[in-house]
Amino acid sequence: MTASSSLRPDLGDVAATEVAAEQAHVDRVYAELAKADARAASVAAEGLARGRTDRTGDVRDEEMTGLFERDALMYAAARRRATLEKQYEGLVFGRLDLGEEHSEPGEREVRHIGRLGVRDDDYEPLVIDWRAPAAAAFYRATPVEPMGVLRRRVLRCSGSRVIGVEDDLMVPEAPEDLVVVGDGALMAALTRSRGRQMRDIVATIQAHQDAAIRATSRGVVEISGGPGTGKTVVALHRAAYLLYSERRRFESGGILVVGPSAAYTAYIERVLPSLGEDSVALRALGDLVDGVTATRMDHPEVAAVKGSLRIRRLLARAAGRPPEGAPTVFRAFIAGHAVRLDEPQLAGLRKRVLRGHAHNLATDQAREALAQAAWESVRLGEREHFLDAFDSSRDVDEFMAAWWPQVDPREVLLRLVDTDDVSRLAGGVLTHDEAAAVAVSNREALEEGTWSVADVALIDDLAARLGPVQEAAAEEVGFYDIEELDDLGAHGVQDVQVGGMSRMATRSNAVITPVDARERLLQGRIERPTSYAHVLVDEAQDLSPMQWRMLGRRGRSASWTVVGDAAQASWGDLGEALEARRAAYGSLPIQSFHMDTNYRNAREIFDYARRVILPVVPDADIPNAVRETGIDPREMVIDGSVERHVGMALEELLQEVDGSIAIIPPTRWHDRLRVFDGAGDGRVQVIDPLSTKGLEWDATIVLDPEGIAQESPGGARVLYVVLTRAAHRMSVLRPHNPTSA
Ligand SMILES: Nc1ncnc2c1ncn2[C@@H]1O[C@H](COP(=O)(O)OP(=O)(O)OP(=O)(O)O)[C@@H](O)[C@H]1O
Repeated sequence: MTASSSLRPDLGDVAATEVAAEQAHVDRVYAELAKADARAASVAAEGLARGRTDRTGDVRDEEMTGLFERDALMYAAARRRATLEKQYEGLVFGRLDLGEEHSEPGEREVRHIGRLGVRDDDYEPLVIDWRAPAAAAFYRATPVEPMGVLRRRVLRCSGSRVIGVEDDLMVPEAPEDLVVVGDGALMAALTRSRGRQMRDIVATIQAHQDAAIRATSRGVVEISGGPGTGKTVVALHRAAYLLYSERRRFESGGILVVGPSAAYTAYIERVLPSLGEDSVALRALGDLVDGVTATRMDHPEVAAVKGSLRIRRLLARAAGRPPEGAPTVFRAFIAGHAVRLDEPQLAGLRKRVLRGHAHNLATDQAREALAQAAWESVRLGEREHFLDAFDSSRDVDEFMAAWWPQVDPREVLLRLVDTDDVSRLAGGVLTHDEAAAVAVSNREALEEGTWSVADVALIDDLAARLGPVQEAAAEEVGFYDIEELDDLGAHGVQDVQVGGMSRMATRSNAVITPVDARERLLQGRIERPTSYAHVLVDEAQDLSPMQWRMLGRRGRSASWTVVGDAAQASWGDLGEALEARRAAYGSLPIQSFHMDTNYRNAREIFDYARRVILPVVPDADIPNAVRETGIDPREMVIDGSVERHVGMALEELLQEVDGSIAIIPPTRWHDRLRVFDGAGDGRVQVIDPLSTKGLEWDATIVLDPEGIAQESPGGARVLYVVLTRAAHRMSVLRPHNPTSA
């Protein structure tokens, strides 16, 4: 129940009095934090030692420890407050007035709720952390189930200044002395303009959202719902909640938040710090493997091949074959005997060793297997003597360096540049066209020097098969610093042409030239996957099976929060992805939450989007948009210069909204419209359709919707994503003749 200002003619004064009262409390909170700041600084300066030895002074050892602990907490709070104050909205944002059953007769308990907990000198709470159980009623109380709450108040603050209050009454009649002001905090929050980054919703979390935020920290929590239903923001608040409720477990074990793109991570990166938490790893899917950064998107058909589990057969075989340039015959003179092992024998040895070991961890086993085979081929003289000689043979050392070098998973992938080779290795699990797609894509990577986002999961799979590159051995076979070799020929290095690229080969091992593109691809070191205590995945509907496997390696002992909406998927085979997702969870129990209110789009905008998706995905999860503007999206057929029409539409929107605006054209027009990027003092962004996932703006210009649907295999689903990004205004421009525009 929301109080309406029209009920109270004297509201101006009443509101002012209420604001002043809240300001007095907020001032106390800030004063307490300032005191804590100073106290903690002086305790730190004096040190604990004084507290232990000073028996004549005013502080006893145990008191000092207690004081120190308390002040350490307060100091941390004060430091967080300083950051919060600088960058974010108020530290104190809520108040609960509870009925008499919560306190002494004739008194009423008041609880202030904030981004962190603050106590006064007597340890009485001045502000309760929003995540504490005592704050739960702030989010859960409803007029139907008031949980003892009479009035819930949201304080609107600018830094430490209270600028307004919004009250909701939880009981039919307010007690005489309990005034009720404002128009409701939620609508105020939804109506305001959006910046370039997502904001926290800590003051206006709704009861059904709170249930997902505070759900058990064990097992899997899946959150589904249509566009704009707060899935992302709820999941981020959940991460902050988990850190609060089990700080030791989640801070030391780590929380990983994974989103679709770098644009997405940039968009959400302020939410957790604004809640006082900055110990969470935010990663885009292209950044999940340490040592590799990928932002390039493959053509969706290629991404589908790379994302499907079928590709694992290819990767298994690629990882198991001899490294590039490995010798095919072993010849050496050992203990007076000429030893020779031919190709099939070596292949047999390799196969045997790899059956039980990862390549990079099996150098010793490979050497042992070679020694055994060498002895078997000779069987003359004393075995021990032969094996000793084998061990100290330089020929053997040289052979091993070439036959069993440490292998970087990226190099294995980059060898897959020839369609026939890929096809043969894949052994029938890929069609000829699919094999060609993989080969072409790798050739492109070598030309451009960039990995695609889908490649990252393949590198991770190969890294898991090969095992981590061992440092010392890696150095031995590392890349030459070409500058230091003035005579390459003298070192047995020669220039060869492979697949149109300049590369270097040594006698024993192919060594890569410092051709920029290839070097860039191999820069950095692939690290072992970090393991996390919690993995939070947003836009989960878009993860390929291979990407789920990649996440699974990072969440083997994790609990999960997984967020998505199938109707927004750009991935074709959801069945296989779902299986891979379940495999990543292991045997953990799953708890599901469904969000059904769209808080982002004005109803008029969402209605437009709904009309696009329902014919294509009749069972799309359609939420209820709660806010109306009375203004329909503007639709125009345009003729002539696209730039001019986009410019005109932009002019209008710049007048109409205060915040951010996106221009979303089909990818092929992106470059032509780049001139608008950063216009309107940085308010305008030109962005391609797939990169809009998870983001939102005050207004959008959607150019050529049919073109957007046609260019992606997700088709109408991707267009649906694009059409649900605007909060307040949307202009849709349709070129009269798209091909000639
Ligand atoms: N309780 C709330 N109070 C204020 N704003 C809210 C609330 N819940 C959601 N919002 C706002 O609604 C918008 C949409 O939220 P969010 O991006 O999390 O939705 P989503 O379900 O992840 O959307 P999509 O699937 O379309 O990416 C954001 O601006 C968010 O801050």
